[in-house]
Amino acid sequence: MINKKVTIIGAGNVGSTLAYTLASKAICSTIILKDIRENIVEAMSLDISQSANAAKSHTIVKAAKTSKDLEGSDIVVITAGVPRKPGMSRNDLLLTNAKIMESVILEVKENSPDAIVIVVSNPLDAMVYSALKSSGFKKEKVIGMAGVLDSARMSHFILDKLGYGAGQIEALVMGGHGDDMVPLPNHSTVAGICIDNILIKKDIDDIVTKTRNGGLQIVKLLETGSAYYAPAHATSLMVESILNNEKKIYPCSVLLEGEYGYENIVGGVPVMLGSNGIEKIIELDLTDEQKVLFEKSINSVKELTEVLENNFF
Ligand SMILES: NC(=O)c1ccc[n+]([C@@H]2O[C@H](COP(=O)([O-])OP(=O)(O)OC[C@H]3O[C@@H](n4cnc5c(N)ncnc54)[C@H](O)[C@@H]3O)[C@@H](O)[C@H]2O)c1
Ligand SMILES: O=C(O)C[C@H](O)C(=O)O
Repeated sequence: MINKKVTIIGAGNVGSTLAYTLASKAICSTIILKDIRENIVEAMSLDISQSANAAKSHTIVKAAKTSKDLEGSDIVVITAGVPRKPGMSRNDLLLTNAKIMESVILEVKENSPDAIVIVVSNPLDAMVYSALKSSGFKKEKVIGMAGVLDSARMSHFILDKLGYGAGQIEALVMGGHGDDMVPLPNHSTVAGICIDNILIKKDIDDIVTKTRNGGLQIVKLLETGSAYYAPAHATSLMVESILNNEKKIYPCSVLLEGEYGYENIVGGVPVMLGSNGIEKIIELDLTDEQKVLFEKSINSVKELTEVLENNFF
């Protein structure tokens, strides 16, 4: 995309992989990478720019020298924050990452107040809430990435179970990006065929459990941090839909104001992403059982946002 600028704050595993993905596919004209680790961000920017040149992509990649370099960003992706390690839950990152989020989002507000913000840092839904409250930005402009990742994981586990259907699987996960996220088998298909028709209940239950534990599985194996290839790719799809005004539907973490019966709470639901950010929130008919699971997941997010209210706002 010509004349489109994406700034990524936090040039760690997810941020740098996202920059590499966007630059390789020439999704925008400029990428600014910002991090408190100055040498690392300089090295990442050089390496990714050189990779873009190898790919004959027109995307220019630069390290931010000052906050002024954020000016004029169409999208700011926030990947700054600490990842969890084995033995930790995402929620254990709450206060550490909320402090980082507060300083970063105020920097965005001061230097690029018209940008659409995509939040990636964990615990995701609480960080979206924190970004919204600290910035005062409109809810349409602050969007959390998790549902696209969780749905991709569910697709992976469906494929793993079936052994066929690669590239034809669509899965859907809603709710908070926590241990009680809500995978929706009745909205998950292979070539349009609902998985209820081709898998037995025991196998579907297993897919649901593995999807919920998908992040943890990788944390345990990596030992040093968390997943980044799938998170970065998932984020790049959201960036693409916004910059190209594609109006694609993706499950994203957004502030609910009446939708699904919830007020002033953040949760993952299907939304339409276009040049205005969140252009529509889609309200699915959930089964009674799914409504209960969604409520449980939303209540877990609420516990975290109450802690934030008591400590920050
Ligand atoms: N939403 C999701 O689905 C999802 C998926 C993967 C990771 N995450 C989360 O994303 C975050 C980043 O993960 P990662 O694997 O890239 O971690 P990482 O440690 O590799 O990178 C984080 C980067 O943030 C930087 N940073 C810290 N404070 C900063 C600040 N004030 N300004 C600028 N940069 C700052 C660090 O220097 C580091 O380079 C974590 O919180 C992780 O839990 C979320
Ligand atoms: O699991 C994590 O801590 C990182 C991320 O939320 C993920 O799901 O991969």
